[in-house]
Amino acid sequence: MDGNSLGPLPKSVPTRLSQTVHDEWGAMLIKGWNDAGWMDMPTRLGDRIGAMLGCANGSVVLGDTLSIKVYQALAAALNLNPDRRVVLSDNGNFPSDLYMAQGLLNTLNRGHELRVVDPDKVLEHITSDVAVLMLTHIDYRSGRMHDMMALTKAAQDSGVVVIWDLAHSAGAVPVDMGASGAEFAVGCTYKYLNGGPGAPAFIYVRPDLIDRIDPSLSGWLGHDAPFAFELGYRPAGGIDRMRVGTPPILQMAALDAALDVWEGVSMDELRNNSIALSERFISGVEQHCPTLTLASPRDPQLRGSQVSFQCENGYAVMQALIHHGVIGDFRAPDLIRFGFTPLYLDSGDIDQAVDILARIMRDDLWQDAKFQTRSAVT
Ligand SMILES: Cc1ncc(COP(=O)(O)O)c(C=O)c1O
Ligand SMILES: Nc1c(O)cccc1C(=O)C[C@H](N)C(=O)O
Repeated sequence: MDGNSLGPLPKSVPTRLSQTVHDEWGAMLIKGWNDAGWMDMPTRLGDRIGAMLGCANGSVVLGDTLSIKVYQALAAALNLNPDRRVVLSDNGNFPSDLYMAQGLLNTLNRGHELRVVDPDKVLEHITSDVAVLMLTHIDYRSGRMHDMMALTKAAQDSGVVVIWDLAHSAGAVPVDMGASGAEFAVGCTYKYLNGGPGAPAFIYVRPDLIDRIDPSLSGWLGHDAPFAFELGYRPAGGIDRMRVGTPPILQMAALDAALDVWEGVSMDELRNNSIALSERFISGVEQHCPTLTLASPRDPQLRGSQVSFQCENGYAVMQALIHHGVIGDFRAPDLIRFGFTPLYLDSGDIDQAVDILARIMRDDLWQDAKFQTRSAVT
C-alpha cells in the first residue's frame, strides 16, 4: 500500500531488462542507439505517458529526475512572463519543488519572490503580480487534490502561467492536460506508473508553446543537431528541446515494459475502484482504531489515491505494520500514509491491512523496541 511512493515490480520487467541488457547492450554495443531505438525512447515513452494524461502526441518527453523537470518548467514559465516577479505555490507542495524554485530564483537574482500560501488560499492569492502558479495537483501527505480546471482558468484569466506537478496523479486519477489548458506539467514514473526506483521523470509543454521555449538546461541532446557538435546551442524543434543529456536506457526499458500493464485500462474505472478501496479502508480504520484521525479530505472527490491518518507514535506504528507485512509509509510529524492501487490491490488486501493495523493498535505492538529506531529513509 505504498505504490504512491514506489510502485511494485511488474511481472514483465525482469524479462525486458534482461533482453535490453543481453540482446541490445550486450550484442549491439553502441549500435543500440540506432538499431534498438534507444535515442527515441524519451519521446516514444513520452507519447505513451502523454496518452494517459490527455497530452497531444509530441508534447511530452522523458528524462532526468522530477526535481530537474520542475526546474526546467519553472525557468521556461518565468521566461513566458518576464515582467512579473512572483512564483505562487502552497505549503502542501513537495519540498523539492519549493527547493528547486528557491535555487532557480537565487540564480536568476532578478528580485523574484516565492510566495507559499495555504492550499485552500491559492485562489485568492492569484493576483496581477504573479508570474507563475506552480502546484502539486495531489498533496503528497494528505492526498488533498486541487481543482486543476478551476485554478488553471483563474490563473490564466489573470495572465499567470501554470505548472502542475502530477507526481501523485499520473496513473492515480484521470487527468486531461489538454482540456485544462495549462502551459506545463511534470511528473515522475516510479510511483503509480511502476517504472522502478530512479525511473525517469516527464515534462509536458502545451503544444503551441513548445517552439517558444528557451531551455534553461541546454544540454546537447536538446540541441537541434547534437551530432554536428557545434559550439553554440540551438534548441531542437519540438519537445526534444526539453531533453538534456544521455537517457537512462535500462530505466527506460523497465518503464516501457511497466507501461504495457496500462494498455486497455480505463482511468475512470480505475478511479472508481480506487475510491471504493480507500473508502473501505477509512471506514474499517475508523471502526477499529478509534485513536487514529483521518488527515485526508473525507470527500473522495477531493482526494487523490492515497489516505493518511494522524497517529501519535506514527513512526513506530508504521514500522510495526511493515513488520507484519503491510507496507505503507510515515510522513513527519505524525502521519501514516497508504496508497490505493487497484491494478494490484483488492478488497481482501484492504480488509487484511485493517485487521493488522487494528491488532497493532489494540495490543500496543508498536511499543516493541525494535520499531523505535529511525532509519535515514522513511
Ligand atoms: C510532488 C513531488 N515532486 C517532486 C518529487 C521529487 O522527485 P525526484 O526525486 O524524482 O526529483 C517528488 C517525490 O520524490 C514528489 O512527490
Ligand atoms: N523518490 C523517493 C526516493 O528516491 C526515496 C524515498 C522516497 C521517495 C519518494 O518518492 C517520496 C515521495 N515523493 C513522497 O510522496 O513522499
